[in-house]
Amino acid sequence: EQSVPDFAKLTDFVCSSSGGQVVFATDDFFSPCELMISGPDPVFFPDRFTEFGKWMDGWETRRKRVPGHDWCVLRLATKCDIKGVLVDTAFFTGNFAPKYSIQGAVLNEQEEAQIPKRKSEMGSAAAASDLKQMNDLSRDWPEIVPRTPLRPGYEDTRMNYRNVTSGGPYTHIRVNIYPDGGIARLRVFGVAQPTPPAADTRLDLASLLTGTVCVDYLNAHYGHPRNMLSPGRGAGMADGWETARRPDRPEVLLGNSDGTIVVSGEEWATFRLGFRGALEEIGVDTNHFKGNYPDSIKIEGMDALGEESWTTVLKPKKLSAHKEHWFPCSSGPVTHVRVTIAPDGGVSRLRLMGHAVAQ
Ligand SMILES: NC(=O)NC(NC(N)=O)C(=O)[O-]
Repeated sequence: EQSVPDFAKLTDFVCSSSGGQVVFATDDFFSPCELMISGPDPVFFPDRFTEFGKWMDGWETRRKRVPGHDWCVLRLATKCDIKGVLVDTAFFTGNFAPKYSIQGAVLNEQEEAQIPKRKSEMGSAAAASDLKQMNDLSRDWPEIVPRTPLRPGYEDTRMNYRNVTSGGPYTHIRVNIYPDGGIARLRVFGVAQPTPPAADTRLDLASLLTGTVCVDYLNAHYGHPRNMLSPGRGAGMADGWETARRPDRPEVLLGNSDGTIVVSGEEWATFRLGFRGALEEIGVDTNHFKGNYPDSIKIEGMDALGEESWTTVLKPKKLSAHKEHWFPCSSGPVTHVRVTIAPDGGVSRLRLMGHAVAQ
């Protein structure tokens, strides 16, 4: 089995939970291309069939009986440098795509507008013209992964990692499979290259789209803290930061006179912001965390260009189950943020609304 490379810790910009999208696919016969960029790890149900064939958790085209090969065009969540990819063929054992390659592109608004807005329906005249249009547009995009063999989706061979050295920045990719077959998941790991915002623009400084990344954490047993940086609301409990229950928690919880608990223990995660900024309002969403929301949260900030010490941005605030909370705050410029929850639990999304501050 291949060991997990360092680039796999970077943000996955093709994932639909990051905002990645399928623009076009030559064929979706057995299973839609959208599943290839879905967040959760792939699963297999031996007895599940559809009217088209075996239900598979990934993108799977039909066995080709016409000339050519299958390919798709994907829009990345934001313009980014691509550092590496993972092609996971999980459970595609007799039907995995034998080889793949990837091309990259930067499309401006005009070029983006030329992209057919729906996926092709094989056989129709409109689909044939979409296919030709897409092929003309994307055929000569620079290759970032050359034609590369894939291994079948058994436990010890499914994870096909590949380093990318000339990876952009790009806004779109074209994934070619030779000649046909299935891929369970594609992950495109990279570093955001967002356009710097104007000084008066209010933006979410915690968003992965503005280049924010999780740099460290104490516990991520059920969900990684980076999930809190995704756009929109969380799809479910798996799409958030969730720690394990603290094993050292007291056997009997002690209560305050107002009925709240005496908290002991905490968990933390630190983030490097894509833009240095001043924070004005903090959003903490415990969406889906009902029996496992944290008792409270506090947030500290640090300016790597200034004092380089943690200062309080948000004093400890009580949280509730399955709820979007908004807290006003006022901070000086910060480049890093530390989120501490007590004693443990899950947070779906973090929003740090504010303004970028020039270096
Ligand atoms: N058993 C299969 O998976 N067969 C076929 N694929 C699906 N999804 O049915 C195939 O051979 O390409």
